[in-house]
Amino acid sequence: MTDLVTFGETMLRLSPPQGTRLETTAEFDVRVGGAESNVAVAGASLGLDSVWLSKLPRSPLGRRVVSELRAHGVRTGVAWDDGDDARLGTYYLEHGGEPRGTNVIYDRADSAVTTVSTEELPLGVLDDATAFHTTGITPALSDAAAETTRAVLERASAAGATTSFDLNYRSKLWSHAEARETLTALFDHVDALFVAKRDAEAVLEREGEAVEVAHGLATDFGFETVVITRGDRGALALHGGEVFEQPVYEADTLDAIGTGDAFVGGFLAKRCAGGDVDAALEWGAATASLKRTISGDLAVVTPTEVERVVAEGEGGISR
Ligand SMILES: O=C(O)C(=O)C[C@H](O)[C@H](O)COP(=O)(O)O
Repeated sequence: MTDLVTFGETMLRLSPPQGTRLETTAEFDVRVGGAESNVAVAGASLGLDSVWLSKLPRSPLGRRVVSELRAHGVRTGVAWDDGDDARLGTYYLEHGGEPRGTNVIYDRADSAVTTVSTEELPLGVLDDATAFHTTGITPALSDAAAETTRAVLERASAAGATTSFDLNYRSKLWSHAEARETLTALFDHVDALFVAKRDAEAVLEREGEAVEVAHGLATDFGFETVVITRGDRGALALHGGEVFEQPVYEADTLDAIGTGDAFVGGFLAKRCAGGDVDAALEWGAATASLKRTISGDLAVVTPTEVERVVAEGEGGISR
């Protein structure tokens, strides 16, 4: 039995040392990151049998992605692109404190995953999977990636997996209107939606308090679970007609990239292990806070650390 399957693009992340600008840096810290593999790594770190599906160039760069994910216990189901010009998506990340802010520059156009099709992915793994997860980044990459996302969600759902989807709007990939049209068309095959409050407003045009937004989305799209994240105001989940609130656990932030994916990975790890939604929210929040203390996109954490944060965490528990 496979616990969790995810599908999406993973990139190399290149960042100058803290305090150094992209324009002047002589060196880059090299990491591997992508929303869906970040979730798979968090899940694997927390005990799940996780599989990540994607397409990569058959090159040292593609192999680097696979070896890193495998090192974190994720099984990989990869379609290899043999083309001479096959590309691995990359992104440049310049960490900056206030008032400069953190900046991301993507170099991912025409990457291998933009030509992905269902025929080349090992989708048999979905037949005995408990959960399937993908995000709104993948369909933004190309028409082929959008169509494959739809087909994989449909197949996962038909196979009986619980499907989850993180809206993850990325303004550097597409407009609010394009995202709304493409993503809402996928919602028929989604059981659990994760969405940041700001994306619910800007992309899904939902105004109001998180609880109203969650009820509206569940009613309109038939989600079993809706989780709304609100940054330092914590998360709210609607499931089975009940509302659960979860504050954040405080953290010293070293690297905030990957916090949202760590939240989802922690949540799914608890749900796949049979936990209730309120316990899953605690695990999500604790995994997210631990991620903030770790460099890179990946939440390399242990169940014991997560349990300790839940037991002792500053944020407390609100039920
Ligand atoms: O930008 C993309 O397309 C990526 O996939 C790179 C990052 O790994 C995720 O964006 C992290 O997402 P958060 O967990 O919301 O910080």
